[in-house]
Amino acid sequence: MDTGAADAPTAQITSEVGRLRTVVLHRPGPELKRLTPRNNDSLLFDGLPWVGRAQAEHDTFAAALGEHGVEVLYLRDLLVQTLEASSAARATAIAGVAGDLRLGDTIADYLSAALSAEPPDRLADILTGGLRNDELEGTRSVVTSLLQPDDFLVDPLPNLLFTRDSSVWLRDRVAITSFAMPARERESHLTDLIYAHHPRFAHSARIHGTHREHLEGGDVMVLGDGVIAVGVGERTTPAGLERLARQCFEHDLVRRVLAVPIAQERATMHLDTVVTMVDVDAVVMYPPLADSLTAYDVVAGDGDEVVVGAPRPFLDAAADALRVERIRVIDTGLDAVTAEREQWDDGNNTLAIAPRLAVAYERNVQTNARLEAAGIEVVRIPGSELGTGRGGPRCMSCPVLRDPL
Ligand SMILES: NC(=O)NCCC[C@H](N)C(=O)O
Repeated sequence: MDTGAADAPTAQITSEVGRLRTVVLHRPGPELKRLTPRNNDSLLFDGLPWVGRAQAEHDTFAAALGEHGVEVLYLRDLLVQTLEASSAARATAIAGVAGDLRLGDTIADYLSAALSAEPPDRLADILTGGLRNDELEGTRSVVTSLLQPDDFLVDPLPNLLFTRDSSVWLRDRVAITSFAMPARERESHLTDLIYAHHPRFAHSARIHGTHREHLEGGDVMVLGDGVIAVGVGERTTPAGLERLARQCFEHDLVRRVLAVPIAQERATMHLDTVVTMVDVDAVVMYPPLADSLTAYDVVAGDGDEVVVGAPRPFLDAAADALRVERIRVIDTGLDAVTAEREQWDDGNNTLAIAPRLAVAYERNVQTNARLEAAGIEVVRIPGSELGTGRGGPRCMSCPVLRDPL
């Protein structure tokens, strides 16, 4: 019997705010326990989260999405299922970590054999949580003798939590991203595997890839109606943007890309740290940028040429591209200090569940009050521990399926 379900898309993203149906999250796990005062900076955390509390906060986030009818897929489950389903995926995953040039031949060979003998869930633990020198059993080498006991042979991935950055769906295609920060590079090797081999996604068309120019998902915003905005700053390079634009035009995914330069600073690492959409024509935005953020129109030229226009105010360019009179701006706090504090604590980083319905960290009291005053329903979640990684609800989610507007 044909129920029609076979025709329902598994993946389709054409806006930031269409009703959210399916999302990929990562419940933080043992990889967070790897953070120490000595490595937290290089692993891109501003503190050492209390892991149990971070998990509880994340469970609240997932439950809030579930209560609003959103299907939550967990990245770790997808990874384990991928490793179960495909020996090619297992081989690629193992080769990826055993091929690290820091290991030397002896450990590379040993690790390759040892990981091949691990069941999928244990292999997933090592791929995400890493492996320390003093945890390696059964062999020693010149390299392991000279490394410190707490040096990693396989690096942990504490930022996996921020699923936004390691892949991006544009219509029914997934872009596998290419991280600028070495600490995050392997995250998109995992999304690459999942989207190549997981039975649910195996036939998905893709663009970009881990070998391409740097592009991180937090910089990509699907404004709507065939228009995306792409931040260019600390993480996404001009070349990454150009490559993405070319692929989008080639596959008819969008008709216009707004290139948005952002300061190359930690506080503004991605475009979604300063602006996110909360309605079809409304954004929550860091006030100092409302007047100063600019955008360059990037459109398709002849052949595979990509053409760039002159810069103009971002809000004007976005309104024009979306064919609305103006974009409504809700800002982060009344005074400059509150705005700066709430921007740092991801007040601008909301996740829309539907037009005028968004998830936000509860701690950004003023921003949330301003959102509500502007008619946006706010689903508040705790984020005191999650926020130590400097990411909010948008960063912690990769939408796979949204209803069209
Ligand atoms: N889209 C985002 O802004 N993601 C947050 C990423 C935080 C992470 N600690 C990082 O520095 O990459």
